[in-house]
Amino acid sequence: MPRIVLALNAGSSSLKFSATTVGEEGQSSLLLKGEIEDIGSAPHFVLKNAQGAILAERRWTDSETSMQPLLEEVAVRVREHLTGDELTAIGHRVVHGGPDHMAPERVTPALIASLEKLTPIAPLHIPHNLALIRSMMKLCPDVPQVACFDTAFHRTMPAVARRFALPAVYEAAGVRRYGFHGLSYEYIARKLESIAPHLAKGRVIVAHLGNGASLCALQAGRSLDTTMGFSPLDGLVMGTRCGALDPAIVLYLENQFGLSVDEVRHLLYRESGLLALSGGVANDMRTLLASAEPKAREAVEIFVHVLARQAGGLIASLQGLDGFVFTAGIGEHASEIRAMVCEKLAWLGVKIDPQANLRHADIISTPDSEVEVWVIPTDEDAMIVRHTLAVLGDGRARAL
Ligand SMILES: Nc1ncnc2c1ncn2[C@@H]1O[C@H](COP(=O)(O)OP(=O)(O)O)[C@@H](O)[C@H]1O
Ligand SMILES: CC(=O)OP(=O)(O)O
Ligand SMILES: [Mg+2]
Repeated sequence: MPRIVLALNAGSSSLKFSATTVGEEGQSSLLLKGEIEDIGSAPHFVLKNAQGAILAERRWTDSETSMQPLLEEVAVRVREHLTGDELTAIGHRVVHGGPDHMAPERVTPALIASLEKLTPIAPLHIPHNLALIRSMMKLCPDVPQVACFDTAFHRTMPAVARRFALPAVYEAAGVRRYGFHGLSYEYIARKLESIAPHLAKGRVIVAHLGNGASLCALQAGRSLDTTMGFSPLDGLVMGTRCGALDPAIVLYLENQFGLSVDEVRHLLYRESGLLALSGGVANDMRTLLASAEPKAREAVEIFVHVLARQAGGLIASLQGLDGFVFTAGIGEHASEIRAMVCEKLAWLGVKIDPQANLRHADIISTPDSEVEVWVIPTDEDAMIVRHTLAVLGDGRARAL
């Protein structure tokens, strides 16, 4: 019997989902995909078939933005359009597994309780993840659910990359670098094996540039180092997150500005990043690139500067660089950002073909570039389906 797996990817401001059927031989095909954008402001739901035709759409007014009705809409519409077939499993991207969950796991009440404790370090994600898991338990109580952690892929990082320079007691309590966007990096690492086997064996930086953004140093397909740390707040400048910050600033904000812990958290996760740098123009890169406002341009330049500086650190970790991969919303679509980043990496011998870059070609570097530069669309859902079937003991996961 074919298996139908619903993959749910709760990001910081959106919920993306897809339903995939997996046949006896492991052959998979997409049935449905969709998204709810702008959760928390003016949610917009859209459901499409595999060809991209819209099957259902709905907008909510600001007053109706709690998660429950949004999720019910997803569950009802997905079931309606599966035309007689039943869901056999639900897989979630769960942003943080903490020290105790370093591999995908079946959802149980104990797992939910353990994830709840991680809310303060991933406040933009964990509440969405838990709301989704609980709603799906109510709406589809007989369908098993699997949590696929964004942090799991980085379990191969060596201790030197993992450890913060803090007393050992905190390390023992789980205060260490975890790294995120792991399902995306895992997908890219696997994809490189088929499309660029020479790079799959080499030293590659993958730039996952979406609303949240990070870089991962891959050595022979494994995570060696990454820019996000204990939480998805660290590293690059993001939509509303500050990225790497001198920790003394946090103390200063509390002491000199009298901000409480909750106020500092709100400031750093929701009011910083591109939104703050652009003077409130937008947290969204597309809007910033289209804006004539000087502060919007400044925000873009700082985003690129910080990215190039942190890429330098990862190049040192890797002891050189063979390939650079752009992925996620900004990485896949913003040719201007790719050109700016590559210009900053010209010292390495990176050269790109402007025309190939403009048309978002797979390889955008020139044949004489010292580093191959690729644009590879990510597919976190494919990894969610694979892990979900594997956790449920379904052998066809191996073929995915
Ligand atoms: N054509 C485009 N040009 C520039 N930026 C784009 C384009 N398309 C999407 N983006 C940017 O991608 C980001 C969202 O990326 P995405 O990977 O979908 O995020 P997430 O999964 O974290 O919600 C936004 O900043 C958006 O503006
Ligand atoms: C980890 C993270 O930042 O995720 P997202 O890009 O979905 O916000
Ligand atoms: Mg994302």
